[in-house]
Amino acid sequence: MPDQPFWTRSPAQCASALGCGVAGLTSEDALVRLKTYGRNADAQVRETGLIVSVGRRLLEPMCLVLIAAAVVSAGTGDAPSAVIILIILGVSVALDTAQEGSAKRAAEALRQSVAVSAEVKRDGKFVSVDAETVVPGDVFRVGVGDIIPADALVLEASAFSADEAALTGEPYGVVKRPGEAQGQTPAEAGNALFRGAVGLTGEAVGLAVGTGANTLFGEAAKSLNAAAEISPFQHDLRALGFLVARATAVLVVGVLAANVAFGRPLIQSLMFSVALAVGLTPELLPMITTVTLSRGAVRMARKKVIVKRLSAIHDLGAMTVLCTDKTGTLTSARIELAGSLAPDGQTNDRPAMLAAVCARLGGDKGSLDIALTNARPDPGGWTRRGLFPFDYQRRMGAVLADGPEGLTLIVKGAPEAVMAACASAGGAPFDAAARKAAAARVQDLAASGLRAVAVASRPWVGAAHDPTSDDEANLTFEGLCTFADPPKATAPAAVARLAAAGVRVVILSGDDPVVVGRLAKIVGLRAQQAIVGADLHVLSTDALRVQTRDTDVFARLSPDQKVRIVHALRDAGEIVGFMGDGVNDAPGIRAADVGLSVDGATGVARAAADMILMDSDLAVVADGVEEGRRTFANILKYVRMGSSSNFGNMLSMAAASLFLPFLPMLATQILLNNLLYDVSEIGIPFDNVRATDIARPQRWRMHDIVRFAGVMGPLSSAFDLATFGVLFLWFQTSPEVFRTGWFVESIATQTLVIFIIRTRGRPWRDLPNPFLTITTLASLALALAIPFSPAGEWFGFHNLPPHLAIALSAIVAAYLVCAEAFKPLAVAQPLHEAQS
Ligand SMILES: Nc1ncnc2c1ncn2[C@@H]1O[C@H](COP(=O)(O)OP(=O)(O)OP(=O)(O)O)[C@@H](O)[C@H]1O
Ligand SMILES: [Mg+2]
Repeated sequence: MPDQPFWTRSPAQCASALGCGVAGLTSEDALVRLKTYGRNADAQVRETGLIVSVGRRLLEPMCLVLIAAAVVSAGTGDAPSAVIILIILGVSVALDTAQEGSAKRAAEALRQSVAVSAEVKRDGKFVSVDAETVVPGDVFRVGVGDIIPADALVLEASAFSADEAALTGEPYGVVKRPGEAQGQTPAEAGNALFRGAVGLTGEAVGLAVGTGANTLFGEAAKSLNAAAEISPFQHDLRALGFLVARATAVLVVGVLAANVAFGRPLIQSLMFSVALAVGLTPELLPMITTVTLSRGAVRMARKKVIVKRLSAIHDLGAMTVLCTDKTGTLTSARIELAGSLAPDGQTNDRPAMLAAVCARLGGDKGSLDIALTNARPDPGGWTRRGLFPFDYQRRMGAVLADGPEGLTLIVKGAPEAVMAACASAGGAPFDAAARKAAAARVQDLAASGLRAVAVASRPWVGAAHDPTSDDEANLTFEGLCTFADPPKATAPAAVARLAAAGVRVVILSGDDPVVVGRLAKIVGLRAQQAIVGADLHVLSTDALRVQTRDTDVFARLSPDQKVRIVHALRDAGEIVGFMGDGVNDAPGIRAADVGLSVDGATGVARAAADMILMDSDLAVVADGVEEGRRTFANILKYVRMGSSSNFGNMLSMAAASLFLPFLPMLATQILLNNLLYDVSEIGIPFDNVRATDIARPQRWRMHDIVRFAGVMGPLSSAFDLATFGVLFLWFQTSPEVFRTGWFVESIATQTLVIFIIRTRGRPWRDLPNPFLTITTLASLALALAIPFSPAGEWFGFHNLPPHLAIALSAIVAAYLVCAEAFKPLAVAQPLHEAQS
């Protein structure tokens, strides 16, 4: 950074320091600069080649354990073990890299399609590029709702103002225009744009001087640009990993100590313990989750939902409350001017005319403004001399206009806000009675479904300057503009569908409570009770939490109040989604568990969102919810598999090693068992999910997993003990036959139980995807074949006599029957069933 802030210099000076002009870069130059300055992002991503990504995997703790085990085996002359361990290592790394690679690439391509873009001048034309490729020297253009991509000097501006609240704390919009600034603080830099601020009104062209981390608010901008990195779901997955790791460590050390205490050979005991550890590690969990989520993202894209943050898929499936703003989701985004009323209620064009002038000169591009400027084409003759941009705190905007009536301050905004600043109307004082009448008119209009915007004005005395809050007083009330904003025909059905799926819809709107209440009623929400923004400060956090339980309608909210309600709902234990399209929705989108925005939304809202709906329709959300639950259901299958049979088997193996005069299975055999088990599970991400399994919100709960493991793990161990009894006590087999028998029983129970675990219903009524059937049966067949093949001897197996084979088949069958019988105990009842 130079010693003087960049805004104290002229664009020409900055450009020459950057070695460019102020007319934009060529594409080649931009490419060179991208290499020099790096990407315009907070963290530089390094392109990783195949070797690097494989190398990184090999350094993961799981792989290090395997490598160490292979070295120990080779060192002790146990070549078969070393080879198997290396095969497991190779297969798991290859699976990870290949599967994750292709699935991730597909999901990444989708994410890129909705990446934040910026409009930059390249080769003389403005083109839209990925905002991360903006470089110092670029000339870019920003409009309403766009995130400013880089620190820049303003070259041109037309009624441009920016919301820098997240960066500087300044609550009102700041007007930006070309020129000089002497001040040293960003607040005095009226000629500078800061990366991460958001366009509020108008349009500006800027010369980028700093990008990426080399910007004034690099850190603050980060939180604006990126949706939450780690979700509760990811956090829980990690927690599960640590839980398993700790349990494994305790088990392994215990088993090793016990075996050594019994005087068994150290190396063999060590290998046995290591193999147990490998058997217990859910090494495929990262692969299964990524592949399942990525496949989910691809499927959701077909239903017009583009996923930006993969783990948000789970959050969408878990969502219990969906907050939405009104316009564009419940109503069509195209609003039309319906009328223009003088203060006495008579139709009169003046309010619409003034409002249209105000919208045009003020650079406002909201749906109401577009309706105004469409309905009242530019009459000409008005120029702007000052601007106090619209913002959602004041709920109004003002321009100082020079026109046929001389210098005039024109204000438009929410009726309560504007009327509070008025002193006269129609040549008479705007007294209490007149106010009451005007407010009653607004209510009547709202009751018939019309939104109203109030217009006021006053002649300006003295020199022109940008108005401030102080100037927005003593106004003359000019009247109301009314707008029709009819509900979407599809909205009631979509709300009902979401409700049936266990998702409550709540409206968080900045609009009038009567308008919002009426709409809520039409789409089928509980509209008897509405909370307005003004009521919010008197509600304590606890009181608000209680209120949110029974209230579906919130109106006249400012953006930070939307956030407060999201927090209240989350505190009450809800998983909250937020869907919105405006600058005013971005904070709420960010605060929610899962942020949704639509394709046509403003840049900030899109940037804050976890998912983008290509169709602005609630029905699409309902589709997405189903996909999310389906995806989650498959991840859960994997976790349940690991926490039941696999867990139980390793546990009983550890226990058996303490009571048997020999090792219950050789390390190689355990590793082989684990490898085949892993292969059997590759089909899980592709599995079918029954509609009834996804009818309610699906949520990751650690105690559900523990409960499942608590029932199914011991059940599995019980049948292992039966095997133990049959082989050792009853038939008194040799160690080789014992191990072969146990290997067969163990792999058969572990793999076949997927058919039971994968569904809440009866296995034969809910058939698996053929691919899962194939991977499961193929690995089982391989496991059964190995002991009888020449390779069997190599692994230390022995032929199983027929009577043992029959006994073991009976044990496996009995286990599967019991697993099916105990399944309802292991699966917690979903919330709604438990409550009713
Ligand atoms: N450009 C504008 N000019 C004047 N007033 C405006 C403008 N935009 C919004 N308002 C006022 O501010 C209020 C809140 O804005 P808006 O309706 O956009 O909020 P919202 O929360 O996005 O609502 P919705 O649920 O309808 O999307 C509006 O009802 C209107 O009174
Ligand atoms: Mg809105």
